[in-house]
Amino acid sequence: MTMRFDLPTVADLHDAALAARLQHKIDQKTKPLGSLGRLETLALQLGLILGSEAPELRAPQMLVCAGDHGLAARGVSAFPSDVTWQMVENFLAGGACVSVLARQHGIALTVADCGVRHDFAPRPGLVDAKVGPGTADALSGPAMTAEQCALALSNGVRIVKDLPGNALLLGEMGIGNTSAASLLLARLGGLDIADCTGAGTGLDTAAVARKTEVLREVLLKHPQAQAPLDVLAVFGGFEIATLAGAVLQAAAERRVIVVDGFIASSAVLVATRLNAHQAPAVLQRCVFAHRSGERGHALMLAQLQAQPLLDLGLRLGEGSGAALAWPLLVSACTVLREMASFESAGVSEKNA
Ligand SMILES: O=C(O)c1ccc[n+]([C@@H]2O[C@H](COP(=O)([O-])O)[C@@H](O)[C@H]2O)c1
Ligand SMILES: Cc1cc2nc[nH]c2cc1C
Repeated sequence: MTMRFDLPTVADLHDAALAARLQHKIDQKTKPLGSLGRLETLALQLGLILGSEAPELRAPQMLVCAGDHGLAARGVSAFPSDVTWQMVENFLAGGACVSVLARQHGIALTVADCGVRHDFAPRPGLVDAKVGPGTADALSGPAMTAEQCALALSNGVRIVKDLPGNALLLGEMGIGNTSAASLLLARLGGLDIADCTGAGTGLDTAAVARKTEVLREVLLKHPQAQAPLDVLAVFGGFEIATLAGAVLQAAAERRVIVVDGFIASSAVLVATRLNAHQAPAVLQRCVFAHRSGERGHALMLAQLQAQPLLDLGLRLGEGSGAALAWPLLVSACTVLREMASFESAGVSEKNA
C-alpha cells in the first residue's frame, strides 16, 4: 500500500543539557531526593517536551474520535452500533463522562465524526472527518480501503493543525473498537489473540471466548497484512486511524499527548510502527494516563514500554482516563515552576 500524503516528521528531542538542568532543578526542591516519585519523572518529561525548565500547559484539547465498525455485526460487543452516534450526541450535549470531566478541568472538547453510521447536524465542537458510514466487516474483507486509511490519517493531521494549545488528550468512541484494537495489538505485537482480547463494553466469559474466536478467524483471513499501514487498513477503525494521524502531528508539533485507554493506545502503537525510527520521538511526547481494565492493555503498554500514571480499573474510553490524569500533569508543571529550592527557602540539605 502506498501513502497518498506524507506523514508528519517527528524530530528527536535529544537535549541532554536541558534534561540535566531539569533534573537538577527537581533535585534542589525542598523535599527528600526522589520523594515526589512518579510526579518527578512526569515533570522531567513535560519539561523536555515543551523545551522549558518552567513548562506551562496551555489550552488543553480533548479530541474524541468516533467511528463505527463493520465487525460489530458479528456479536463482538455487548452493545448495538447505534450507541456510537447516541454517545456522540451525549458528548456534545455535555452529559457524557468525558464532557463532565473536560468541563471540570477546563479542557476544550472536540468530537470528530471519523465514520459514524449516522448523519449529524453540524454544530460547534463537532468536526466532520467522516471517511464512510462505518468500516467494512473485517471478516469479509479489509475494514478500510487503502484510500480510506490514508484519508483518515490525513484527517487526524488536519484536525490537530487546527487546534490551539500545547497539550492534546486522546479519546475515542466506537462500538466494536476493542476488537479492532485487539487485532492491531495481536498482529503488530506478534501476540496470541486470546491474550489481547477482553470484555470491552461488558461481555461475559462465554461471549469473550466467542469474540476471541471471531478475531482469530479475522487474523487467519488476512495473513498478508503485515506492514503497519496494511495492518491498520485491514483491521481498521476510522477513529483509530484518525487518532494515529493526530498523534503524529501532535508529536511533530511537540505537544504533550495524553493517551487514554486500550483503543487510544492502539492508535499510538500504530503511529510508532508507521515509521519505526521515529518511534522513540513519538513516545517521548506521550503520557499514558492509565492502565485500563481491558484485557490486553497491560500487554499493549509493555509493547510501548509505557508506564501509565493511574491504575483505577477504568474501562470506559471516551478520553475519561486522560481527563482524570490531567490534573497530575498540571501539578507536575506547577511544582517545577513554583516550588522553592533548599537555597531559596533557606532549608538545610541532607546530612553529609
Ligand atoms: O479505553 C478503554 O480501555 C476501553 C475499554 C473497553 C471499552 N471501551 C469503550 O467501549 C467501546 C468499545 O467496546 P466494544 O465492546 O464495543 O468493543 C468504545 O466506545 C470504547 O470507548 C474502552
Ligand atoms: C454507554 C456507553 C458509553 C461509552 N463510552 C465509551 N464507550 C461506551 C460504550 C457504551 C455502551
